[in-house]
Amino acid sequence: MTTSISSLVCASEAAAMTFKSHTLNRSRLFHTSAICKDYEEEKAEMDIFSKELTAEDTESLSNIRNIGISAHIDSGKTTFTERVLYYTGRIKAIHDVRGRDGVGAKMDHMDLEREKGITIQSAATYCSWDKDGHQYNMNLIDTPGHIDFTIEVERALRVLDGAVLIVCAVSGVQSQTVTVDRQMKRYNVPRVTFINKMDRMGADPWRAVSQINSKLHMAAAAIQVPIGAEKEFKGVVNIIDRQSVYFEGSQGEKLRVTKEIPEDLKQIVEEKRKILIETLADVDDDIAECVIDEVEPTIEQIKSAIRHATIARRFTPVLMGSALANKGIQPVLNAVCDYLPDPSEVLNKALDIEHDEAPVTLVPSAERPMVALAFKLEEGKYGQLTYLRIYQGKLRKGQMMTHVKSGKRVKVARLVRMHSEEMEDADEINAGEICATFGIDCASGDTFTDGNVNYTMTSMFVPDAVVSLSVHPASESAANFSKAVNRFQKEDPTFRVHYDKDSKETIISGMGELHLEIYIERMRREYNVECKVGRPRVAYRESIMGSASFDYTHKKQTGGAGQYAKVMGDLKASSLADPEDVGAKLEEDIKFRNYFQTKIVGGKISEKFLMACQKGFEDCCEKGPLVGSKVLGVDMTIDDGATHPVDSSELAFRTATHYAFTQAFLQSQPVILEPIMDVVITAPIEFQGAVIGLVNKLQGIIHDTDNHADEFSLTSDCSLSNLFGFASKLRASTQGKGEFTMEFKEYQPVLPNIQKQLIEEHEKKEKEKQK
Ligand SMILES: Nc1nc2c(ncn2[C@@H]2O[C@H](COP(=O)(O)OP(=O)(O)OP(=O)(O)O)[C@@H](O)[C@H]2O)c(=O)[nH]1
Repeated sequence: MTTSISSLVCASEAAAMTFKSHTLNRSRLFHTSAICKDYEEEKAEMDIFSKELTAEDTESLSNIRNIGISAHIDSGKTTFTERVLYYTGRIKAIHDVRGRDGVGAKMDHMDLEREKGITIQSAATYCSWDKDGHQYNMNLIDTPGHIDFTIEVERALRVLDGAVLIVCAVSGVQSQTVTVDRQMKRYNVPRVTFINKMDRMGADPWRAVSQINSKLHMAAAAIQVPIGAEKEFKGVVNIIDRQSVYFEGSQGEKLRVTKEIPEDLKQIVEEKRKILIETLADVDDDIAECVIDEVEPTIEQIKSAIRHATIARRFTPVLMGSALANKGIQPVLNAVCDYLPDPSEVLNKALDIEHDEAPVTLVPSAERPMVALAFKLEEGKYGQLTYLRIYQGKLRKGQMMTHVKSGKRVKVARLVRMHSEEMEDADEINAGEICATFGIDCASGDTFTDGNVNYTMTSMFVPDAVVSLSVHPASESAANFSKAVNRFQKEDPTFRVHYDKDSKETIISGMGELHLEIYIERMRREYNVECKVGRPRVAYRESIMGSASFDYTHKKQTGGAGQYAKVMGDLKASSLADPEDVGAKLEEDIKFRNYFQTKIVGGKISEKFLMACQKGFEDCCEKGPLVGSKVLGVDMTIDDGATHPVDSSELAFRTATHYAFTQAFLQSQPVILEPIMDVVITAPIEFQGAVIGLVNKLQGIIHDTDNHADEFSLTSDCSLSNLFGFASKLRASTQGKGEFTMEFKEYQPVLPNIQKQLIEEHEKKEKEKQK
């Protein structure tokens, strides 16, 4: 059940918006330019640095796989990981998520996770896999599927070299699958795909494969064919070498491999083999030549083509099985070794602070100066645990390293490899690996070096918060409350806390109601803080649809020095701006950015005062004139004005710009924008009418309905404000059997009557404050 915690109401990945709604900073610009790069360019750079790697480096790196496991909620990531740990010998027994034994899966170690049966924080674990006598070391990150915890997924993807994408055989590609796919593309993460739950009624792996092709726009082909279906699901036929694999023994640990293919599958294996080769021919020249020459490619050729195309992110091989039934996991581990890259096959960059933040390539050589990224913090039994990915050089126990942001030197007192909440001490960790250390004061996303270079890794992508709540901790727990929020903010940049001076309230904001609820619950459990919480509030935005010019003089003469500033120009919706004029990089982003330009001739306003004007503009963008929300998509140009030799000051220009902006804004068809969510609901087919009725009542717009054997899914757009309390409404309409996910889609203007109401409420509050 997806929404196991009271009301999962709103959420947002807000991926697109981060580029749009923030003013771009340098690191983000750098970051965006590093994404979705053509693999050929990367390859050329990697070929250069590979010459620097010693034979020892290459040997040790070729055995490392840093792998994430990503999927839509409840697709079975935790169940899958539990099997991986079992087969790699890290755990002695399999415990299921919400299992009857009351132990819970290994990776879901927070109490809250075990109770709710969902993964909240990702846990890193280290294991070894023996493939054909060759030992591979894997760092596995179990990433949460709930959209509310997207930052965890983003962080995990940032430090991983490859991923296993899990897709449910019954539900196929779901809304979150699309989200994680987008994230993988953003971070250039190659993936193998595993179609799970083949034991469930209505399992259809071919539909899932075709959806990966059509919905994710990623060339995909099965490399296995299932033997039996649903309860009769027994194993798979490997398409490449035409061998059958059965998973036997009480935990599927005994693999029986035979050349015999069940008679009824022979034809389908050949058909699917043809499809695999044709799909590869589109992405690999070798295979294309074989197809043209009408010769059958060899097993080695096929495997090599899959490896190259997967690493180049042009293809994903698809495997299938059932994690719960202990079938099909070992071949996925083999595929991870065969088809996903080792750290030397992935390009990673940093910015060189000494050289004007020029991008530099990190070489995963033990000989290079050490550079590491702290990608996750966790409060453990022994203090703060910091997860690090070492990008180059090596990190030794007892070594000093530099925290680049503060310049402080810190000692690595203890170095461990993590296995969920347990750990294994290590003396030395090499480039390409993931480890953890204790007692280091930093935030996630910070860079560490050995002091020989001054590099910083790219900033991690932090989505904008879409929902906020006021919290009132009981007075006796105020000290614990600040301890808790300090830690949560360090761990999770999408969780923000601020004190609203006007309302005298502490406001927490984040990616969804569930996200905030989890933190309220953690405060109670881990810090003994009881909080009274207010109603969730939507993060509205303000914008304009038209334009207006301004001519504003700010003049005050109250004895002593006066104040004088005159600004003239115009304000218009950014979508009306000329892309060249504002130097927009991406045309579609224009309407979401704020631009400030000056076109003053003859020095009528000095540079210093123009800077003050810009500050006035930025103040207004932070707190819009309508309801005090952030402003989006406004272009302000100051092209004339006047200065007084004595009375002009920076404050006067800042104030003048503020008033000029407000006046012009109100004359330019101002609108309040609200977040529109992409909502996907899945429920048993008998509740279809009730669910459609519910969505209509919330004024949602239904885009698509998809009927499967016994359940249906419905995709709709709905305003976030109408979605508060949706989880309980859905539960009531579907006898608790419906599930839903939602993610931020776009901002749209609210209806005029709502806008009027919001403005009136805001004015009322403002008046009360002044009393
Ligand atoms: N029938 C069947 N059920 C499965 C299979 N794998 C997992 N499940 C069940 O699906 C549910 C969700 O599994 P999890 O492993 O918690 O999924 P998850 O993707 O980690 O979930 P989140 O952490 O909440 O995103 C559990 O009830 C599992 O028992 C499978 O292969 N077949």
